[in-house]
Amino acid sequence: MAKLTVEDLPLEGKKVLMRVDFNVPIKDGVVGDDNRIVAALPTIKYVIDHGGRAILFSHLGRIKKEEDKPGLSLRPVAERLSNLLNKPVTFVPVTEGKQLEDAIDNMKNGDVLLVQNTRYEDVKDGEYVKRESGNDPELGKYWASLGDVFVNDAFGTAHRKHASNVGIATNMPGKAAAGYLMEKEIKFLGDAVDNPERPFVAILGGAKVSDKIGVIDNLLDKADKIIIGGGMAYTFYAAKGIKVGNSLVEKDKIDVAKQILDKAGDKIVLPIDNVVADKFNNDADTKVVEGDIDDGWMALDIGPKSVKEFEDVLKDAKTVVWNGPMGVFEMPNFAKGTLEIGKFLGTLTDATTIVGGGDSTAAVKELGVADKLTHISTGGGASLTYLEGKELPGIAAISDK
Ligand SMILES: Nc1ncnc2c1ncn2[C@@H]1O[C@H](COP(=O)(O)OP(=O)(O)O)[C@@H](O)[C@H]1O
Ligand SMILES: O=C(OP(=O)(O)O)[C@H](O)COP(=O)(O)O
Ligand SMILES: [Mg+2]
Repeated sequence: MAKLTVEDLPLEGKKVLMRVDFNVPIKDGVVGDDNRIVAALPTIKYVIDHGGRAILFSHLGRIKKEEDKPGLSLRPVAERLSNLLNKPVTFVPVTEGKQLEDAIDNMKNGDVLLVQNTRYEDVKDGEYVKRESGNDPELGKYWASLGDVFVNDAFGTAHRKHASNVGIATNMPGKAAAGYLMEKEIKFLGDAVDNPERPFVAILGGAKVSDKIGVIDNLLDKADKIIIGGGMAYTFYAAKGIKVGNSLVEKDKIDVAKQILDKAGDKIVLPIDNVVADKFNNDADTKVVEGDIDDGWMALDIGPKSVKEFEDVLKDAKTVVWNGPMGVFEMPNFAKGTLEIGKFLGTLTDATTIVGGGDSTAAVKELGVADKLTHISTGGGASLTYLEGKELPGIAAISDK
């Protein structure tokens, strides 16, 4: 790797700022799938075993208003991390100021501290100021001033140019290194997708439509087929003039979807049928419909014919990259499409099968199909951006060797 790694840094007695991606599912104040926390352990352990004082930064969810904050505190993550490390983790419920600075001053070699959700900085006094997400230069400088060196192990966030990854790194020239997870992810994705064995099929789903629809344009040049399911599909339905009812649609991306469809020819595969519900709830009334979705109904999973259609495209694939669940898998009644596609990928023993993303990974683990796949990546948007052949700002900002 042409970048500094954690093994290149002095650690003994140092205040080691670490960016990790602990953006994990939280329900009723408890961490659900902890894959992203587990994946960061090797680097955290290396730092503390070498006498470093680990000061961890992560975001959790998205904060646009003051009321978003309480449900997106990192406190439950600190508890899970403490259990996994089998040692105390000091949680600091603020992102700046004396309380944080004192807690850092009180650390001893080998201690671990977790700073509150970095996106608390996105809202100040009730205003959406995006200090973290807008990479406010003062914020990156301030956080950098709290430590001696910086280790970035947040692959899942590497496609973002935020204060807690790029901001800190650029304020610590020569002292910003990659962690083991970052190294591992780049190596694996590079080997698998820089010269993919073909046919190469991408599967896109999930809910971050406006974020991820743009990558499809570039993927058209790389992939042989692109399957679109989950919440991503219905903006494409709208673009084709198919009725979407109350399904997830990003209205201002319908034109983008149209352009993609015009360029794609038969490369893009959309669901034939869907499981529709009369409300966003596991106990909703449901039915399977082909094509048009009536008002009052929303598509929350792909239907059985879509599963067959997708399997038919996937059966000869030699490389598959999947980001984004095929439905709202968190609700058991809408998990089947994701489960079936996951199970089918598990049968493709001649193919390299990669699943990326916080939620997709949680889905394949929860549904019990993860161990049949070649690689589980902690990054969804990050692995897609890598796949597009674009530079990841979080990685670019790490010091060169
Ligand atoms: N049809 C749908 N309607 C609404 N949300 C959906 C639908 N299909 C999937 N989702 C949601 O997408 C979310 C995951 O999207 P995203 O964050 O883009 O994936 P990942 O974390 O794997 O990168 C899940 O919470 C899931 O419930
Ligand atoms: O969960 C994440 O990405 P993913 O949902 O694409 O896997 C990352 O933590 C980035 O989060 P963001 O998309 O809110 O910047
Ligand atoms: Mg996600």
